[in-house]
Amino acid sequence: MTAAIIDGKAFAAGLRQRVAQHVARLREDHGLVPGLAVVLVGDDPASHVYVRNKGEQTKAAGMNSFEFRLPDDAPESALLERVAALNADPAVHGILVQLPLPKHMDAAKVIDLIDPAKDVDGFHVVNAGKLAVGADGIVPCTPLGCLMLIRDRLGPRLAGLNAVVIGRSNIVGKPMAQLLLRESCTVTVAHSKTRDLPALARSADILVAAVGVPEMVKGDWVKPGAVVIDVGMNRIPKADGSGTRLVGDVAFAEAAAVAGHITPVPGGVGPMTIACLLANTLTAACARAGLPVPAL
Ligand SMILES: Nc1nc2c(c(=O)[nH]1)N[C@@H](CN(C=O)c1ccc(C(=O)N[C@@H](CCC(=O)O)C(=O)O)cc1)CN2
Ligand SMILES: [Mg+2]
Repeated sequence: MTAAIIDGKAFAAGLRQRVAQHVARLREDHGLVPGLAVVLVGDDPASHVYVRNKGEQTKAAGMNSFEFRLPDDAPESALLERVAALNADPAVHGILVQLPLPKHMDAAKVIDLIDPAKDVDGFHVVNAGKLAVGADGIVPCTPLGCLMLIRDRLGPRLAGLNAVVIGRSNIVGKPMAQLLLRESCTVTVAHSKTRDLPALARSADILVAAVGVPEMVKGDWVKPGAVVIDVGMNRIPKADGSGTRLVGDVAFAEAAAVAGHITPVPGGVGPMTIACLLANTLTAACARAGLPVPAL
């Protein structure tokens, strides 16, 4: 079997277009322009690229983009003050603090200060709690994007399927598990202490890898026909020593020989993260204006 490749880049482009259509209607009908504020601390080169892409894609969708940069050695209080100011700014519907933060800053403390209604990353405990109890809240972008890709392949009815999520981070693994549980999948969250991970992974109709270990999931970990979602984004040295290349948490060629559907890296889950951020910003703006939240 050779898996069908899930083209996240194309799916994300379609989602961004749908967001842009809703944004144009909001502006015409209600004079409302959603605004997204992104705060970047420090010099991490990858973060700079992601933040630049977020700004460009926000503007391309017809929304207002506000960008704030703080130096690597800025005190934590400077970031907290910036977040407090954005909470109070009516032009800002979504706030995102780019992660990772420098070591002297406490990400949990910063996220805790973000108004949950503006927390377009969905990382605040209020939004995590809402997801856990099945209430409407803001869902983290990467797992939301993964669910959209899974539904695109399997249809809306995922009930009864076995899902294994490898990785238990607050940003991907846990919310991904909650989302799949909400779809009535039978969900197992695997982690570094899990026994016989290959056998567990082989039981999955839906296998999500989000561990940050390059090419850990081998072909013989995959159930024939499964949907494999690779959230990993690992830079490893090229064989010829001429720089680095990006690989996921899944050994792609091996897994693709067994799976039914598989996301590549790059071009799979990654582009969905920013597209879902735009969708969450639109959702936050509609919710604050008391307007119906569009189905995307
Ligand atoms: N506050 C947040 N910080 C971080 C998040 C997040 O969702 N919120 N996620 C990641 C970084 N990230 C967005 O911020 C992100 C990562 C990757 C991509 C992407 O499109 N990747 C491409 C490949 C890019 C490359 O070549 O390096 C792909 O997979 O095709 C978008 C956004 C951590 N921080
Ligand atoms: Mg990808």
